[in-house]
Amino acid sequence: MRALHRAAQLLGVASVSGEGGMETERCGCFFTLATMGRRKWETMENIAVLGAGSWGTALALVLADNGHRVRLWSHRAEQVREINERRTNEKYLPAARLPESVVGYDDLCAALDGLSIAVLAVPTKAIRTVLNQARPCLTAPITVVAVSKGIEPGTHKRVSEMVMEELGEWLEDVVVLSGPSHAEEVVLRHPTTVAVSSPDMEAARRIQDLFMNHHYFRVYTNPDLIGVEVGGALKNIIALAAGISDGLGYGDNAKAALITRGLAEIARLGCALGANPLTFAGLTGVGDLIVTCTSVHSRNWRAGHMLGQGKKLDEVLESMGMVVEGVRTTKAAYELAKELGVKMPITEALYDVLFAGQDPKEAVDSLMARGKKEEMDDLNTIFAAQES
Ligand SMILES: NC(=O)C1=CN([C@@H]2O[C@H](COP(=O)(O)OP(=O)(O)OC[C@H]3O[C@@H](n4cnc5c(N)ncnc54)[C@H](OP(=O)(O)O)[C@@H]3O)[C@@H](O)[C@H]2O)C=CC1
Ligand SMILES: O=C(CO)COP(=O)(O)O
Repeated sequence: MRALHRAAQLLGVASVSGEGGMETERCGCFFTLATMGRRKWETMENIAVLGAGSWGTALALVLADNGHRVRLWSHRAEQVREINERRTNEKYLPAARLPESVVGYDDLCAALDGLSIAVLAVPTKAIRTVLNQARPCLTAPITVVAVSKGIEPGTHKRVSEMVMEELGEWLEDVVVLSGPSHAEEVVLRHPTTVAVSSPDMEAARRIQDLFMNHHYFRVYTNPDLIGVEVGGALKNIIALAAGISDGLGYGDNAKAALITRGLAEIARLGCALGANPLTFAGLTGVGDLIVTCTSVHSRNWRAGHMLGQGKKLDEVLESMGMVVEGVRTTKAAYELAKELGVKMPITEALYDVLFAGQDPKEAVDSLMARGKKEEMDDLNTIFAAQES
């Protein structure tokens, strides 16, 4: 049966009936072209977006603007009613007005039925749960566009690795989309740039075509999957620290120091994991670090700001009502750095604040009190390791 569905996919037929007869419904207005073993997508695709939070909703709009039909899945029936009846998502993205081509679904299997592409836009900690629920719905392997930014504590897995583990043979391709991109600005169609990466760069280029919008959403490719994912995940740690610094009343000097030295430690860990150092100078490195450390849209910055003002972590997370990925990623990066023997002083200081009750002001004092250092030591070590 799976082989039949795969064959149907290659021929561009959306679904195949259980009795071996083919339903004639096609998943777009142009026929899919069958290529030698690889499906070429239609000009207009049906795409599932799993997770109707800020980012899932904003990306659904980009896809709709590009002429695609989107099934926006939420596990909350009342939110799906709001999407379909009022064309809004007030809690997560109040500025969004959703076109008819974005349809809300509260049934995951119905949202995935007959589709070959799903954008996975739930918080990192929900990825395994959602993919576990999705797997039995699949009748053919699927391409997953992973847009969450985080690293899993304990396993230290990146998002693409979790997707591969959970979907196994049901995964056609995994493509990561990351970069400086606050949903609140994307929905206003303000110019935004992101990068896509994948173990299969041909798949990344297909996803680049799907999302590229020449008016406001520019998508680059970058073959360095590890660097793209590590940069996107770890910038949230530094954004929390930048928020704390602002909350303590420190100024632009302190923030510039956090961004620059934060980038150095992100690059150190990333390179120890096999990333290309140059990726950290790009959109998913310094680009995302700048936007997240300096924007009031950032949930990580906002959470840090409240911590710097003296609020407790539980109270901060409770009041946010949206995901603050940097908290779990701090734990994961702290563990990974210890395991790999990589120095990450800002991450360690933040870990102490978040998980060991350290006073934020004292954490800053300890960072400043460290011994002398040569600024470019990190880069020299990284480049020396690359050459050897
Ligand atoms: N917002 C942004 O600008 C950007 C976000 N990202 C990344 O995208 C990912 C998602 O973020 P974002 O959309 O902002 O997060 P939000 O907090 O805005 O929304 C998360 C959504 O996921 C849902 N969700 C949470 N847990 C589950 C679960 N177990 N099963 C099903 N649905 C669940 C939430 O539902 P509920 O209402 O029940 O909580 C909510 O709809 C994060 O990794 C983030 O770092 C990346 C780039 C930009
Ligand atoms: O990743 C983001 C922007 O690129 C969103 O950051 P926050 O999760 O901190 O809002």
